[in-house]
Amino acid sequence: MITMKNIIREGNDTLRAEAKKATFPLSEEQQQLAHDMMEFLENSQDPEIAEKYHLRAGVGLAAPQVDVSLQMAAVLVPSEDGTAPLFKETIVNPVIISHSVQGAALSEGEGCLSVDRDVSGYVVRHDRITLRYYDLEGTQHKIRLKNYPAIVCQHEIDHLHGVLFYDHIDHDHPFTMQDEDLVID
Ligand SMILES: CC(C)(C)[C@H](NC(=O)Nc1cc(F)cc(F)c1)C(=O)N(CC(=O)NO)CC1CCCC1
Ligand SMILES: [Zn+2]
Repeated sequence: MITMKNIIREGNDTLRAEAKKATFPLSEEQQQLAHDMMEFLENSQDPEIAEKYHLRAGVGLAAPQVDVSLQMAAVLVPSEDGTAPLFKETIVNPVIISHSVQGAALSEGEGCLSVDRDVSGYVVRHDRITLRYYDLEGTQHKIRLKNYPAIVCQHEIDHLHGVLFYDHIDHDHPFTMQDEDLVID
């Protein structure tokens, strides 16, 4: 199983590399990695397992974060009421093919499983995106996401291109946004 010691941190070059596009069919190893990444997110959101293995509650994990430079990320956004997750998917070779002009940022800013420090400031992203990606079988999907699931997917897609959340913060004006941009709680 993946635990925090498998997650690479700032300073590891893999986090800043352009990840390689996957080709289908995925190898057994790549399919196993996808499973392990989603299992990590599920474990991390289970209070008992998270406490036992000292996991940070995660909603997304990209392959480069476990030192595999491949365009694949697991996303697991839980619902507020603990029923079916808002979004659960392993996205392979994801591309944002269109997006809203309107921006959005989480009111508390962002963190990252690979960043062991607080970096404050709004991370302004697209409020709505149309995302094209492939699933583990190689089937192409085209979906529209908004608000928190859209933020998480943009954060994970950034990792596939060597971008970290704080690259988006304007350190001179960390809490300034355009008038029409949304703040998501
Ligand atoms: C960095 C960390 C604080 C661990 C963050 N967790 C998180 O947002 N937890 C969370 C939120 C919920 F709404 C419900 C819940 F069950 C758990 C996270 O996983 N990420 C993913 C990451 O680092 N991927 O590389 C950072 C988020 C910042 C904005 C989007 C993803
Ligand atoms: Zn991250």
